[in-house]
Amino acid sequence: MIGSVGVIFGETGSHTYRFAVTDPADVKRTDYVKVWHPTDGWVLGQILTMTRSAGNDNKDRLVATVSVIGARDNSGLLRSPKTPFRPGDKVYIAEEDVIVDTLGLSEGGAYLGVLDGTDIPVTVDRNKLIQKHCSILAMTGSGKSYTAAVIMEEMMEREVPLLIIDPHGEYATLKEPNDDPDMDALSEKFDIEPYGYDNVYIYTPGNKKVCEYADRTLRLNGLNLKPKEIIEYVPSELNNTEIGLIYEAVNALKHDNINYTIKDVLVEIGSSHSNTKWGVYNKLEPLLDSEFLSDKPTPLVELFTRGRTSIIDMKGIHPEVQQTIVSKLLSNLFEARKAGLVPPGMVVVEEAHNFCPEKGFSKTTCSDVLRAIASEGRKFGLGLLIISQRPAKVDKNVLSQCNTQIIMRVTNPNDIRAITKSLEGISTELEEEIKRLPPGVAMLVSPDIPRAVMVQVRARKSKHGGASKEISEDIEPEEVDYEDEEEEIEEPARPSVGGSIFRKIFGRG
Ligand SMILES: Nc1ncnc2c1ncn2[C@@H]1O[C@H](COP(=O)(O)OP(=O)(O)OP(=O)(O)O)[C@@H](O)[C@H]1O
Repeated sequence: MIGSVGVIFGETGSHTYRFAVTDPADVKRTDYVKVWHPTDGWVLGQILTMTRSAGNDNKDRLVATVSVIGARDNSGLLRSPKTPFRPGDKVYIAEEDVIVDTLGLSEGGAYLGVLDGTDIPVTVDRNKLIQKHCSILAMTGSGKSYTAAVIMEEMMEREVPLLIIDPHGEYATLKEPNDDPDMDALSEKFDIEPYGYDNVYIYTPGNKKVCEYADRTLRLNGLNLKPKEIIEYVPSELNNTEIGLIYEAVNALKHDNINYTIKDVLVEIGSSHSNTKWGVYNKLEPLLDSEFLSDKPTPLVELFTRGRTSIIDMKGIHPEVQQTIVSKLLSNLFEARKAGLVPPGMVVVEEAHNFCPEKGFSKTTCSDVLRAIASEGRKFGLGLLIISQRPAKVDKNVLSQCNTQIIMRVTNPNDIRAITKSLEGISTELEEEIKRLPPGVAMLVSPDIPRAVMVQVRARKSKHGGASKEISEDIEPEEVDYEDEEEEIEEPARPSVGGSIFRKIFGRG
C-alpha cells in the first residue's frame, strides 16, 4: 500500500468527509479512496469534488470531498459505518481488490468497459439485462450507438437472439471488423480483438432500391388484413370517403369468402364508381411498392433464433409506417415468446422516443406493445434495450422498467430531469457529472452495483457505423435555448406518391 494521500479534517459524517490533500499529483476527482474505520475495517469512498484555496499562510490548500460507499461485512453485505470517521484519520488510494470487492464487480458478464480512470473491467449480468431491460440515454454524438453495439456484441457472443429496430441503418457494420487506425492500442487497453459477426442479417421492409445492402426483405402478413390494419399501413391521411371505400372493398371480398391481398383490395376499389378511388389508389401505392405485405410473411423463427441477429433497417420507410411495422412485428414476437415458439432474447429499439413517446408528445401504434414488453417481458425472457437522445420524450412507463441504465453526456435540463426522476438518490454532483461526461464514458446504474459508477466503454470489436454527420469545423454549433425549445416531435416530410398504380394492379397503362 502506498502512503496516505491526505488527512481527514473538520466535521465528518458516516456518508461523507473532507480531507486535506497532501500532494495534488496523488489524487483527482472520481478517484476511489479508503479509510480505516475501527469497527468496519477499510471503508471505500469516491472523491466527488476537489477545491483549491489559499490558506492564511498564503499556501495552496487542496481539499477533497468524499462520498462514502461503505465496506462489506462478514456476510458480504455492503454497509456504511454507523459512526463518523475521525478527523486526523489518514486517507489512502484504494487498491483494485478493495474496489472490486466493495462495488461487487463480478467477472463473466457482458464486458462493458473499464472503471473510468482504472483498468478494472466492468461487466453486467446478461440475464439481468434481458430480464430487467436496459436503457442507453445520451445526447447525440456522445456514444449511444457505439455503446449499444458493445452490448450487442456481448450478447451475440453468447448467441442471444437479437432483433434490432434500426431507423438509420447504423448497425449493418456489425458484420465488419473494427478498422479504427488506433485498433492496436485499443486492443491492448481493453483486451479485445477486431471481429466481424457472421450471423447478422439485414432486413428491409422496403426493397433493394430503398436499402441496397439489405440481405433480405422483411415480409409481414398481408393476407386478409382488416380495414383498420390497411389504414395503419398507409403513410398518408385518408379522408372519411376514402376510408369508406376501403371498408366497402374489404367487406365485398370477405363476402366472397376468399383469401385477399392488398392488390385484391385495390382491384375491388377499382370497380367502384366513386371518383374517390383515384385518391385511394395514390395513397395505397407505397404499400405495393414496398412489397413488405405478403401472403408469405417472414417466419419469426427465422428472425429470432439462437445465435442470430436480425436488423430491421428502416432507412427510407415513412416514420408512421415504421411504427406500424414495429407494432406488428413486436406484437407477434411477444406472443410467440409467450407461447415458447421462439427462445428468450433481446429487442433493441433505437430512437425509442419515436416508437414509445411520452404522453403529450405523440401517440404511436407501437407504444402499447413496447409498454407491455417493458412491464411483462421479464416474465417471459424478452428484454428491451431502449436507446434515445431525448429521455424526456420517452414513455416513463417504459423507461422506469429499465433496471440497468447507461447514461452518457446529457445537457438538456428536461432530459436530465427525466433521467434523475427515474434514478433513486442521484446526487447533485452526479447530475453535474452527467453534463460533463466525455464521449465514450458512461454512468452505469445497475442492480448489481451498489452505486452509480463511471465506465469508459470498451472499444468495439466490429466497425462503428454511427450516423453522425461530419460538420465543417468553421461552422459554429448552434446555441440551443432550452426554454424555447420546441417539444413537439418533428413531422418528417411524407414521401411523394406517384407513378401509375393502375398499371401495377391491372398490368396496363
Ligand atoms: N467507447 C468509445 N470508444 C471510442 N470511440 C467512441 C466510443 N464511444 C463513442 N465513440 C466515438 O464517438 C462518436 C459518436 O459516437 P456515436 O455514433 O455512438 O454517438 P451517438 O450518441 O449514437 O450519436 P448519434 O445520435 O449522432 O447517432 C463516434 O464517431 C465514435 O467513434
